[in-house]
Amino acid sequence: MSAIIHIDQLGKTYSSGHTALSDISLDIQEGEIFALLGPNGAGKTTLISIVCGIVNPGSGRVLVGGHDIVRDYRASRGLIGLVPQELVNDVFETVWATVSFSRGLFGKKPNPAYIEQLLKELSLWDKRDAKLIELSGGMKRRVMIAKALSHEPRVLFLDEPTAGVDVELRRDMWAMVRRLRERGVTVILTTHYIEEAEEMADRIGIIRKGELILVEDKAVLMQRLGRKELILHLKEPLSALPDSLVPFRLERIEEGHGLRYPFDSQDEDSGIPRLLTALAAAGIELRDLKSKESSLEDIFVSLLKEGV
Ligand SMILES: Nc1ncnc2c1ncn2[C@@H]1O[C@H](COP(=O)(O)OP(=O)(O)OP(=O)(O)O)[C@@H](O)[C@H]1O
Repeated sequence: MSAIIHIDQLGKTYSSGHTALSDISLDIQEGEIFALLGPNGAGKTTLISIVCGIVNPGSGRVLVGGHDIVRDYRASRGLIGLVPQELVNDVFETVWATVSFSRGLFGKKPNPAYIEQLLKELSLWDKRDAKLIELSGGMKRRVMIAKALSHEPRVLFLDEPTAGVDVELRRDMWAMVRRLRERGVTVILTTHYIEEAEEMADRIGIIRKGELILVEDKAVLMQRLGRKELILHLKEPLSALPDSLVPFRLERIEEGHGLRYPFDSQDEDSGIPRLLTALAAAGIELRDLKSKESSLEDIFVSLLKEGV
């Protein structure tokens, strides 16, 4: 894999004096799905907008497919499809015309077979002759995606792709992103839904107050920072822990009706068999037990709190 997007010491201060990005350096590899996470106002849209040539960079340099986004704007922009947060559309045009026109804007020859395939994949084929004004919000969003893909870009930016969409569209969107990946398209998405990053991303970047505080493989991140815990529900509530159980770092929960046992998911010796033996020896009977793994959301929240 090689870097399709190269961001080097990028900074941006708006004319208001607000610094939205400082010293961002990041390489996005061709074919990966990269999720950019961060709270409101962190700078995600600013970053995407600079790479797509909508906002001028302040300092630093960005290359897309080796083309400088400022000096070589047309070449770099031609490689990119952007699905923005806001729905901006020519509402009296039909779906077919909107998507075909968008392809033409990038100087690509008409390719009705490709547009047909695109509309079918996005469940828009039946609506191809409908005017955009006649479509539901979710369908309009599908049209935005079709437009962004109309010129067969190598990189697709999805800015909050599933904000406010229903479950079905969210699933369709995820399926589409996977298909794009199979075709070698690089996908960069911003999201507030951590579940979405957890489900789809290969790599995660966390941005906070304009700084990229962490970039990591999702699997590594979840393994490195993930914690597991065992929740034990007791037949009889426990008013205090017997001395024999003190070494296990158990926490009484639910007013003594349960116990929480944290353990390191990477440690081969979880201590669970010893704990169960000790509980039995102390005469404590269990109603049930379940183990819980920390989600990307737990990790994200704790990272932002710590301010890594
Ligand atoms: N045109 C502008 N002029 C001045 N400040 C701006 C402008 N656009 C964005 N900002 C500010 O820059 C900061 C970053 O905004 P940006 O939209 O990039 O954040 P974001 O991470 O995409 O947030 P959200 O998750 O809410 O979409 C915010 O404080 C915002 O108010």
